[in-house]
Amino acid sequence: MLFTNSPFKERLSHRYKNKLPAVDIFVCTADPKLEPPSLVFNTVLSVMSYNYPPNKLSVFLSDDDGSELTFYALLEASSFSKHWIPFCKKFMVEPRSPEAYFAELHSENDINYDQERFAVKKLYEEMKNQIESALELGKVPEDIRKHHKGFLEWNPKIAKQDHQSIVQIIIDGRDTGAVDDDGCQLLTLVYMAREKRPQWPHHFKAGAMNALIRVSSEISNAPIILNLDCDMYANNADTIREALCFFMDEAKGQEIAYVQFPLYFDNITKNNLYSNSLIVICEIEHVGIGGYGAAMYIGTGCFHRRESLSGMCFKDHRGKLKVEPTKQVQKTVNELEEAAKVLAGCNYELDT
Ligand SMILES: O=c1ccn([C@@H]2O[C@H](COP(=O)(O)OP(=O)(O)O[C@H]3O[C@H](CO)[C@@H](O)[C@H](O)[C@H]3O)[C@@H](O)[C@H]2O)c(=O)[nH]1
Ligand SMILES: [Mn+2]
Repeated sequence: MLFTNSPFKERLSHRYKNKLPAVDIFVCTADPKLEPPSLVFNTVLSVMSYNYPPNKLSVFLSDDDGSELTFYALLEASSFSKHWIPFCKKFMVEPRSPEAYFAELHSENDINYDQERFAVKKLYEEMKNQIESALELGKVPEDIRKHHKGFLEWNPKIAKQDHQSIVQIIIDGRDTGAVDDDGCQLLTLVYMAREKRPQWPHHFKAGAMNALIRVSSEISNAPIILNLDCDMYANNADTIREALCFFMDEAKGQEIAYVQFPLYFDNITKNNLYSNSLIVICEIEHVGIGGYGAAMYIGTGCFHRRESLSGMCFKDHRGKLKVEPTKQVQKTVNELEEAAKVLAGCNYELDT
C-alpha cells in the first residue's frame, strides 16, 4: 500500500493563529572548500525567510571547520536578510534561496516587482562577490574584521581540528531594534564552532548535532528542531506549518517523534546516471513505509520533537507542545554566549 500525506496547513494557521510552538533550525557545514560559504549563505537565507513568527524562530549554523570565512558569510547573510525577507514576503517569492530564485526567469508585468527584484538581485550579487573574493584571498579583509567582535575569536593559533568553542549570537531576536527594512522583527541567528582537540573524537555530523542540541537549549530551547545539511535549501516557505500539522494533530500528534520531508535535487545528470535523485527512496520506499504509519529518517530535511532526541518516550509525556516563546529572557547576549561555549566543549559528553 502506498501512502502520501497532504496536511491542511491553512486550517492549522486559522485555528492556532500565532499560538504555534517555537522552532530551532540547525544547519551543518564542515568544509568551506567543498561547501563554499556562498552555498551555506543561501541555505541559511532560505530558512530565515520561512513564513513563521520570527519571535518563535532561531537559526543555528554549526561550522565544523571553524572557519572565519564561513562566519563572515553568515554576517553578510544577516545584513542581506533585512532586504531579502521583506522582498520574499511582499511578492510571495519561491524558492527562498536567492541563488535558486534568481536562476529562474520571473516576469510579473509589475513595475514595482521588476524594480525591487533588480535592486535585491544587485545587492545579492555584490554580497556574493565580496564573500567569494575573501575566499580567494583566503582570509577576511582587515577593514571588515574590525567591524565585528566575533572575529577576535580567530587568532593565528586556531586550526581546524584544534580550537576553543566559538558561539556568536549574530542577531538577537529578543532585541526590538533587530528589524528588517519593513520594520519587522528579525529572528535569532547564531554561529557555532564546537571545540575541537586532536585527542578527542568529534563524531562528525552526529557530534555537531549533539552540540547544537545543547547550545540551542541554552539560547532558545524550542520544542521542535529542523536539521538541514548546508547544501539543501527550503523549497517551500510554509514547510514548518506542514510539519506542525502532524505534531499538533489532536488525536495522534503525541505519537509523532519526527516528520521527514522528501529530498529533491537540482543539477541531476541526464538520465540520472548515478541514481542521485533518490527516486527509489523518496517516491517508493517512503510512501510504502507510510502505509504502515511510519517514516524513515534520512538525516536532513527532518523535524524532530526536541524531547524525542533527549531520550523521552511519548508514553511518558502526554502534554501538549509548549506554544509560548522559549527564548531566554534573563541573560544578556554575552552571558548566553559564555554559557553556550561550555556546552559546545569537546569533553562535555565524557562519562555521560
Ligand atoms: O565532521 C563533519 C562532517 C560532516 N558534517 C555535515 O554533515 C552533513 C552531511 O555530510 P555529507 O558529507 O554531505 O554526507 P552525505 O552523504 O551527503 O549526507 C547524507 O548522509 C548523512 C549520514 O551518512 C546524513 O547525516 C546527511 O544528513 C545526509 O544528507 C553536511 O552538512 C556536512 O557539512 C559536519 O557537520 N561535520
Ligand atoms: Mn551531502
